[in-house]
Amino acid sequence: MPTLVLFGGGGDLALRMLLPSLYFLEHDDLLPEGLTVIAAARSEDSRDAYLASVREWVQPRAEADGQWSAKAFDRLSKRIDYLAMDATDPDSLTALRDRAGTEDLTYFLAVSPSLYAPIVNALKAIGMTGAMTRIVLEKPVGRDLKTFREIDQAVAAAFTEDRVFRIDHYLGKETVQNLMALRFANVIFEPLWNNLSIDHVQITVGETTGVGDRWPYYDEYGALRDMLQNHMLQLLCLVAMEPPSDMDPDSVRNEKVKVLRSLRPITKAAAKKVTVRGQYTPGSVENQPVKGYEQERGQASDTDTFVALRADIDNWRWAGVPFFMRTGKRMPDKRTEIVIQFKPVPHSIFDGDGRGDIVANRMVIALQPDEDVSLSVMNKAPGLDAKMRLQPIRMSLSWGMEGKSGRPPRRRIAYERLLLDALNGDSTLFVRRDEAEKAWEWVDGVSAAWRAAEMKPEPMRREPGGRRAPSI
Ligand SMILES: NC(=O)C1=CN([C@@H]2O[C@H](COP(=O)(O)OP(=O)(O)OC[C@H]3O[C@@H](n4cnc5c(N)ncnc54)[C@H](OP(=O)(O)O)[C@@H]3O)[C@@H](O)[C@H]2O)C=CC1
Ligand SMILES: O=C1O[C@H](COP(=O)(O)O)[C@@H](O)[C@H](O)[C@H]1O
Repeated sequence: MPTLVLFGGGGDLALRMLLPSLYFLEHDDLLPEGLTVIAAARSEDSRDAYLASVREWVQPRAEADGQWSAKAFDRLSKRIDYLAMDATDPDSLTALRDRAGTEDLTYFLAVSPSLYAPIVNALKAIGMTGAMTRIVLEKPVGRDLKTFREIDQAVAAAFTEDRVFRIDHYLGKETVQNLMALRFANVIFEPLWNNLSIDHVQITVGETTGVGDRWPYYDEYGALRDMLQNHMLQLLCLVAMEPPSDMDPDSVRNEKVKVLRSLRPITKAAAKKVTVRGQYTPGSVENQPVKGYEQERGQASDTDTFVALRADIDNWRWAGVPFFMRTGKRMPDKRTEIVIQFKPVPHSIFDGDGRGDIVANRMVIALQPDEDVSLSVMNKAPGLDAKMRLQPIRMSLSWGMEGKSGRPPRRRIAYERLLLDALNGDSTLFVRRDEAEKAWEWVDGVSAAWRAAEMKPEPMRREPGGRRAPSI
């Protein structure tokens, strides 16, 4: 019978994301038959105490979605066990081996990346990494290429690559997968999807929250390593990749890695021109004062909480098309979107009296706060004017996303899809070793360029009328 072992089962990621995801899958009868979940952490909790804290996290979230069912929670509870252990210590891990055996095991490492290698080594030492086991690694794997390789070496000594699932939860988001459907299941976009028709691409992930208690982790990473190395480069790959020959995991990942290989390195000479680093300062959110990053951190810090840069993909399809990427904490709006800005028409037949202004087409793939894909096109404004008047209209391409009730289906947590895929051994939506390496290599280059150009994060202040965001 399959077993999912959640190392770090009592942590923030597990309680906030993974257990609610398992609950929703249970609610919808989607969990594999006979699945057992073993949560492992150091705290000496009893199973009952652990289940009580799981319920505290799951119930409000399920109620908010109108999906709470005590029966479904009861079914999930029956699958769950809790084991207190130091997972880096082989002796402590033997209790897990006694409980779960050595086969049909999926390990999910929801712990600090510094524990990945020690836990893998301990599992290997007690014979728990055989051919019937898999491992799921949360991002970030490492802090740079060197530390990625150190962790990877330990992982590769215990698990073959087909049994390693590197999570990037953005790949589990419905709209991100829809991007592939849009590009490759329609004939109308692909002929335009290149530097002849596209002016530029913008990828934005703006968060209103600050770093808060996560600063011990964040201070080592910053926005560049926390968001851009993984989520944003994955989005860039899905926008820019060539059509894969099929949906086989390696076909898709081969195409993504080609994009990463084509990214132009950012040099010291280019750094000030094509990148911006920022850090939020004290301000207010909804009229409540909030701390700046340094006040949360308790001392001065050179960590970027905002990064914007222009990436260039040096290949035939994208030569000359800038990909503008920006992400930040404590931004005025929570907004995650990809904008495909098309070029203007080559010649306007409507000009003459200023009423025929043509706005270039734009596709907006919105991920948050709402999921939507829309295309702006020009059409004629209705009326009998002597001269034709034009107006831009926004066409939603998400009409088919409504469920049978006519309302959009519940927005699933990205981890629901990814947990199911990992349990079923489907790695299409996970990051392969060479992808992660190439992403780290490029991001290490950005970081080295910043150091060489002595670029520190600019303080970012919210001023009347909005944030003074540094621009490229
Ligand atoms: N939180 C988030 O939103 C996100 C987190 N991540 C990544 O997920 C991972 C986990 O993050 P997060 O949940 O925030 O971390 P937390 O610090 O909240 O939780 C860590 C968990 O690991 C357990 N743990 C620590 N040491 C050991 C050990 N030696 N043996 C067994 N268990 C141990 C802790 O148990 P105990 O408390 O009992 O010591 C705790 O349950 C990290 O890699 C992080 O980067 C990625 C994306 C988002
Ligand atoms: O991985 C991470 O992602 C979250 C943002 O995720 P989203 O799904 O809410 O967009 C980010 O807040 C966090 O810093 C980062 O580690």
